[in-house]
Amino acid sequence: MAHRKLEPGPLVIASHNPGKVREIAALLGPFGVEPVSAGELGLPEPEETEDSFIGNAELKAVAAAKASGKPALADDSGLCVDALDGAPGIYSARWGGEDKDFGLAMTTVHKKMRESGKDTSAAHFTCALTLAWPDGHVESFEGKVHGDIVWPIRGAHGFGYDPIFQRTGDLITFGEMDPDAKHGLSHRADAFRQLVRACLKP
Ligand SMILES: O=c1nc[nH]c2c1ncn2[C@H]1C[C@H](O)[C@@H](COP(=O)(O)OP(=O)(O)OP(=O)(O)O)O1
Ligand SMILES: [Mg+2]
Repeated sequence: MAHRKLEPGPLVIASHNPGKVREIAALLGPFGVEPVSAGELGLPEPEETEDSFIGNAELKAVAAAKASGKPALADDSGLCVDALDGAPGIYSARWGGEDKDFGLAMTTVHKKMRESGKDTSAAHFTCALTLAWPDGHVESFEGKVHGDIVWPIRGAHGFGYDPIFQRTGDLITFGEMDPDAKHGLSHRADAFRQLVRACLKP
């Protein structure tokens, strides 16, 4: 089926996470769209009631596109740890609690991995990106990056769980990586490449 192309012009970044908005704006840089964040437009943060990354990305993108009357791009992402049967997964943001405390969230991951008694450190990040138009049309893509959980935390770049995630074959965590390098090889970059191929190139 043919994908709908995004016309040049304003695009709402339907996220209230400044770390993500920064990464998505950087990824969109070369494509002649004008990113405006949901925060700048005063859009509400919808409750993430779906049970999948794509379900929640669609919910956030459609809400922003309908509220703003402009196309909107949402990202729903998270860390999936093998020893924890995929947790925190879609609950990755919620493990930070009310204060969005990722020091706490990373400690919780480490503690639960120890308690699991499983001897695997394997994990992956998943990123679902949905582009939605005000008429309700959506285009969705899912990207992944595989790696391991390391402890203790290392690095101060990025956001969220970056200081405990080391991509397979790398010697540094996402938290230690230059942001431009992370943009080239992350789960978000993987989903973004698919989106570009389908919806941004004529
Ligand atoms: O590259 C990443 N590096 C580190 N951590 C990451 C990454 N990507 C997602 N994550 C973790 C933290 C984030 O808070 C959660 C996503 O939760 P998620 O609901 O999709 O986003 P959010 O609530 O932070 O912002 P919003 O929903 O407004 O886009 O997973
Ligand atoms: Mg969220």
